Amino acid sequence: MEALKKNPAWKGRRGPLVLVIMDGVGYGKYKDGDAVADSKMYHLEAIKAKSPHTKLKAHGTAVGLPSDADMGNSEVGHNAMGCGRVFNQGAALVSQSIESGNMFKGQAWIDVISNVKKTGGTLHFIGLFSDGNVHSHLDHLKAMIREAKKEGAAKVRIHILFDGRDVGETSALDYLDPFEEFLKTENSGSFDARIASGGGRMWITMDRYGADWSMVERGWKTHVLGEARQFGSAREAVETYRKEIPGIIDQDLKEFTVAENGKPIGTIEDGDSVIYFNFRGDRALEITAAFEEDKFDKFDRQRRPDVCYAGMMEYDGDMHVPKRYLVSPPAIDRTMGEYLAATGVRTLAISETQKYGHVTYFFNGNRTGKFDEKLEDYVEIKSDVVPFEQRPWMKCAEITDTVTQAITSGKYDFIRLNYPNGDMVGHTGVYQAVVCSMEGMDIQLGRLAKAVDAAGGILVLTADHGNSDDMFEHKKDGSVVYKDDGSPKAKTSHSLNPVPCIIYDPEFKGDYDNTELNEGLGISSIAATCIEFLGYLPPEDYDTPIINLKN
Ligand SMILES: O=C(O)[C@H](O)COP(=O)(O)O
Ligand SMILES: [Mn+2]
Ligand SMILES: [Mn+2]
Repeated sequence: MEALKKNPAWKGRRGPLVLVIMDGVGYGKYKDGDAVADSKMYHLEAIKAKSPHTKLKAHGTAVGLPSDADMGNSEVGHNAMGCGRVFNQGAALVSQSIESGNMFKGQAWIDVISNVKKTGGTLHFIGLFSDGNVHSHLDHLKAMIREAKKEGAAKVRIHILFDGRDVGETSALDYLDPFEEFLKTENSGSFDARIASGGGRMWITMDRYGADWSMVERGWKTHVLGEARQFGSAREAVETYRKEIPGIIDQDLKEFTVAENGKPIGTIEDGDSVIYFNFRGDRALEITAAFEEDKFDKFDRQRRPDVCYAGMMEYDGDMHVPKRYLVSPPAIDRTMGEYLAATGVRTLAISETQKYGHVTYFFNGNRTGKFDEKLEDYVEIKSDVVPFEQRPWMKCAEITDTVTQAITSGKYDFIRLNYPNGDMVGHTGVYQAVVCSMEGMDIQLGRLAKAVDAAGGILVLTADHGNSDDMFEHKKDGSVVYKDDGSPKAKTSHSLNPVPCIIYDPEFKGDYDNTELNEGLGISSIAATCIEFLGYLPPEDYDTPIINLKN
């Protein structure tokens, strides 16, 4: 990797460049439910009033998703910001691989199918049960079930993780009923496919970044060992839990197995095959480790079946996890982090556990490691393990403590951080908590601006996608959806809205046009913009910077 060339047009600044990713903070489309606009963000407003600012696209094709109906998400957003270009992402790549038939010609698929045909074992699917297209899509699951049947697999068991986070908060049955119908039409004398176990995605299996391994342990017990409360069907489980725990939303539904005569119908046994059908890696790596690792100390697996395991994609490009995968991930290369390390730029990346991998792993194109141990520091502040509506301020103050010290220390040229509040609290759907999270974060933005003033640096405020800017469900005509009790129906998923890009440069030297920024760009333009603010020429194929340097 070549070093970046110095940019003669840049006049330099005394202090570091600080890139702030306000996760899930966009510009709302509707007044009702825009918790960002509804919050008192005095510091953000004051910074904005003094600074050039624009809106950036953060959804759909602007971040490599199949269509502009797809909301943005953290993976594609951080990939785009960190890599400076837009790559076709997992959602699109898996669909293409299914359509072209390449998935079913690949060695991983051949392995899982031939394994169960040889052993007479069961083919299991585990994954997120929705069409959210953030971690998975039900169409992919259905295509694989059809193909497995065609190729002679006899028994299929499906382990479903209810969503309610990338789709409507209580939409589980909208997916479950049609899927059971689909299974009915596929099932025959020689083909037996059934839902065997499951639970809410924020309760079992889909933990990320080691935040709460007990979730994965519960998932393992449920899917593999069959140790969970027994029901006659998944629908019965959903209805029972909803009755027993009023107000529960899908992502939190408790674990269940489907059982007959007191026996779970789909435990995972020696000789079986398992496909984890999520294409996104952060919430796939832990359950994959439980299946794949010989030495494993995160919880007691009790029994580790000898299975042929495949992930939908390669989840970690450094560590090559999982060993077997159905579709190759986007070939993200020459990331900004790699260039900066080759150029000698001293970097700090920091967030709390829930978003730590976003500013490291996702930002670096889905690679866990550093590019240069000497030049880069990665800091994780431990997240609380509580429902975030109970602690909406999360760790934004602690992150800021470290960042303000880092700004003052003179140790870094580039600091990037992620404040998770707008996203993690946004996903809870609790409006008051979201407002609190925004106001808590705003206090920290004020502290950052002060530190940047003193150090003579530059602060760039942006986001990876919207979420807290769109907290109510709306009908097609724009009116709010209300529940039976008269309160607005909460929207827990991300939004399609654009995100801010605010450039706070207190020691502006006239080296770029600060009256007019380039308009109509997407968040992939953040990379070239940061490279220019660090005094270098961006690689030619990076997307256009947001500023125009004067020559
Ligand atoms: O994994 C999650 O929490 C959601 O599916 C998406 O949120 P993120 O893309 O902001 O992480
Ligand atoms: Mn995000
Ligand atoms: Mn999110």
